[in-house]
Amino acid sequence: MSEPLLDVRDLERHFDGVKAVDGISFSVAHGEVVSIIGPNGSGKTTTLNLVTGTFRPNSGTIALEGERIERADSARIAEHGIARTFQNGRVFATLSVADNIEVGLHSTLTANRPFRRLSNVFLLRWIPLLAELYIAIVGTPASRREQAEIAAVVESEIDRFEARLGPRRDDPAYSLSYANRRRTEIARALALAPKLLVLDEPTAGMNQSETAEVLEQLLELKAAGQTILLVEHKLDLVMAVSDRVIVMDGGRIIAEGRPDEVRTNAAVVEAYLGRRRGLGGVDLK
Ligand SMILES: Nc1ncnc2c1ncn2[C@@H]1O[C@H](COP(=O)(O)OP(=O)(O)OP(=O)(O)O)[C@@H](O)[C@H]1O
Repeated sequence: MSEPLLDVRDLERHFDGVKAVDGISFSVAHGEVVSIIGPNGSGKTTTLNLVTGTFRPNSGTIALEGERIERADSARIAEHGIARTFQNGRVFATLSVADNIEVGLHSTLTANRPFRRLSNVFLLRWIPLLAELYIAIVGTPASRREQAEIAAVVESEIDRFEARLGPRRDDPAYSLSYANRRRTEIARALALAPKLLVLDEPTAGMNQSETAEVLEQLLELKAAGQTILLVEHKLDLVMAVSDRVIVMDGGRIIAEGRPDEVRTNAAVVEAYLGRRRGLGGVDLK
């Protein structure tokens, strides 16, 4: 069997005695769409935060294409090829749509940010700062080329959401509808051409037609071979887009399988319906 893109083993994270993630293991294959579902507080977002380096695990391992990343910070993990969106949507309110998308790409700059590794060395931080200032004012052929490439990526991401983001490309994010802010955030993540796209409730706060639009976009990404790890409460969407569904409860994985297998799993029905919590009345059947 070929190596999975993402491999998580025995992952644990506690918060003041609360076992948010309690020894979970799972993997995501190249090109697979895997969703994590579960009642509120079951550890889904914490799992995403561990995979993307927002939190460090207490124990366990996370490997991306065989390389261990559980101790890496989020910037380094993004460089490794994992891009994410956040549960409550995070955009820079005063930046335009285009600039919000571009911001994510700055981590990939090389010609515009020479010596950037020195930024981490306290006494030598001034070297990359001066170099970047010089390039910003004077420019070099390589930096101009890189800037043009970045502009092209930004435009292609705006094109992806053409009808929605096209007319708003220069508007500040604070003036956007909630759904457009979420789209901007997804575009920013996709601009990085990530190996793994991590989406935390991309349709939260969206109405039915906006949710259907997101589903269409996810299906398009899936058809294009994008690997996705998704946390989502809307089960219709989860069932329609996922190759595999992981069900968490109390920090543990209680079921895992194809959507049709999970739907009828007794432990899952109990977690969602038996205790009458979690999914706002969404019926599993
Ligand atoms: N930073 C934190 N500090 C303290 N406790 C936390 C923190 N993050 C998560 N927890 C706790 O860990 C548990 C799991 O939370 P998590 O947000 O991962 O659940 P979830 O399944 O994503 O829930 P929801 O569906 O409501 O988003 C909860 O009890 C939560 O209160």
